[in-house]
Amino acid sequence: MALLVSSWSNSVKSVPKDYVMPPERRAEDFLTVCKEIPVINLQNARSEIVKQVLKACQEFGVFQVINHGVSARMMEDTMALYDEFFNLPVEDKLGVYSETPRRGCTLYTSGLEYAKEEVHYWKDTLKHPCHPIEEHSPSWPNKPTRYKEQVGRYAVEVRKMGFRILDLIAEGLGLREGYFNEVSQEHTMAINRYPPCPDPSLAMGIASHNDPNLITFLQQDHYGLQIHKDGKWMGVDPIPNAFVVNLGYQLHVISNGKLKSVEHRGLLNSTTSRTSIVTFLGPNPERPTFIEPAKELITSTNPQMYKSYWYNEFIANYLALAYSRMPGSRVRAILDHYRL
Ligand SMILES: O=C(O)CCC(=O)C(=O)O
Ligand SMILES: [Fe+2]
Repeated sequence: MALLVSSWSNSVKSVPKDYVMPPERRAEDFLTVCKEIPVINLQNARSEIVKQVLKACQEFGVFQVINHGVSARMMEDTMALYDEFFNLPVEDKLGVYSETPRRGCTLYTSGLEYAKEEVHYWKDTLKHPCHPIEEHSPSWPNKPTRYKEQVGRYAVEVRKMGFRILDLIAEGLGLREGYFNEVSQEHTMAINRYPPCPDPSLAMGIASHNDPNLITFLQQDHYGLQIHKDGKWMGVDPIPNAFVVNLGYQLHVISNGKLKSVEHRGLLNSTTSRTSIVTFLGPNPERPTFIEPAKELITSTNPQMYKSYWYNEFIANYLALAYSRMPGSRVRAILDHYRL
């Protein structure tokens, strides 16, 4: 527990040595919030949003949604709940704490394997499976006492929004409704807490990566998320009550490279704790799921770009590469493995 950044960060005046990133992994450009990242109003006419979603997925691999059906109240209450959770006394969080993430509910710090890391990330994460709720909620935190009820309702609403967005993507690609159902059964939440850092230019919140799953929905309270596009890092505007939608590797492969998966990272600031509530939808890694480019998208002018594979094998390869690469090269590294 002593390892949690949130348990000691307010008592340090400088960044401890084992949190100082090598220069090439530090952030240089903090301030550029990119207004071009599309913001899509899901209350607009369906034909219009299908087009906007498709274009955003092709050009950016990321977009924000507003008027998405998850109420502002629900989003604010859930964010407030997580603020309370991370401020709880240490003994109230012991039950879910683990030195490395495990399946089920875990509160851990930094990256995937603290003990093996040369430098650590300035972040604590609470992570747990969500679906089916009755099966998983017994393992969720008991405090704050409203946790299970509040997060249970949040998970249902975000999942509903997620399936709606996946159907918009399917329609844009010319695939049938429900096309992504089977590859989006696994529903996990990760809540990242980045305490204020005495020198954000030296440390990092989360290393640059692409999400390995199908699609991700992120709620954030403050600036810190950046995406990598055309050789540049661009900041994602923290629009109140919007969700950031970003595409994982599986959407890239299933769309036969038509849609982009986006590389992203999380920066720190020196004044406020930042929290991101992240919902991942993807194939269940514990059940054999076969992934392949959609047959409907393969033509003589658009030949199959990737081999088919088992998802759990992909995840094993992804984890082997995780954190071992420099920004920009990881996307190619894992996809090269499957390219035809
Ligand atoms: O906190 C953020 O903004 C990014 C989090 C993220 O990319 C992740 O949890 O996969
Ligand atoms: Fe991510």
